[in-house]
Amino acid sequence: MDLFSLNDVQIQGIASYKQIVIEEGRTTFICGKSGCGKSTLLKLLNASISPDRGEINYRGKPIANYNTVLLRRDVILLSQNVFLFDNTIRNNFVQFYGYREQTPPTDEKIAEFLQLCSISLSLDTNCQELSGGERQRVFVAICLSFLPKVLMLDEPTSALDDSTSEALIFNLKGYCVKNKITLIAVTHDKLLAQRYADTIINME
Ligand SMILES: Nc1ncnc2c1ncn2[C@@H]1O[C@H](COP(=O)(O)OP(=O)(O)OP(=O)(O)O)[C@@H](O)[C@H]1O
Repeated sequence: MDLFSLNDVQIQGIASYKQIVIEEGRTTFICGKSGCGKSTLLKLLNASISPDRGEINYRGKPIANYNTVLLRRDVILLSQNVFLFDNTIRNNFVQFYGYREQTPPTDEKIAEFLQLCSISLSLDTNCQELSGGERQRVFVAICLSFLPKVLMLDEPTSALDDSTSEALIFNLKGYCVKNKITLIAVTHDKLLAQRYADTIINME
């Protein structure tokens, strides 16, 4: 089933997309040179921005018809600059769950999500002390724990060395397949895309 479809979409002076289809339950990687509109495409898919022209459908209905707060719970976008509170890893989980009025996972569960994202730090570590790549992966762990329908990652491996990149994408893909999460990732790493994508959208 088509999860997203775009037809003749244009954002004045920024980017245009003739026809793009993203299928449900698959891993789609978006590649293309700098400035071609990859990050903008992700923002369109969770309605962070709206097009000036054209049609974007989510599950066969215009995305503009969805309640954006609910849509963004289904379709999580992780941009390159993630936001974490100046607090411990555990308390970041607690705060994000608090916003959703949900009970946070147990320490054991949090540790599992961190492990999945190649983070082997104590839950008491303050997020201010983390590197850029670690912060991004802690945020991925929080987002994954919410079990979204769609997880969109903007250059998830740009701050990581090759083996950590490989481990992260391997684990993420496995988790998403198992939990029927549609994974969409923007990357400049063509090898990683070839290895893990079910579909590659090349915007060159
Ligand atoms: N808010 C904005 N206002 C004006 N122009 C913008 C805005 N956001 C992005 N652009 C421009 O739109 C184009 C597409 O940007 P986008 O960030 O989607 O590209 P990208 O393919 O993700 O690039 P990169 O690979 O460098 O991250 C670029 O030319 C960028 O300079």
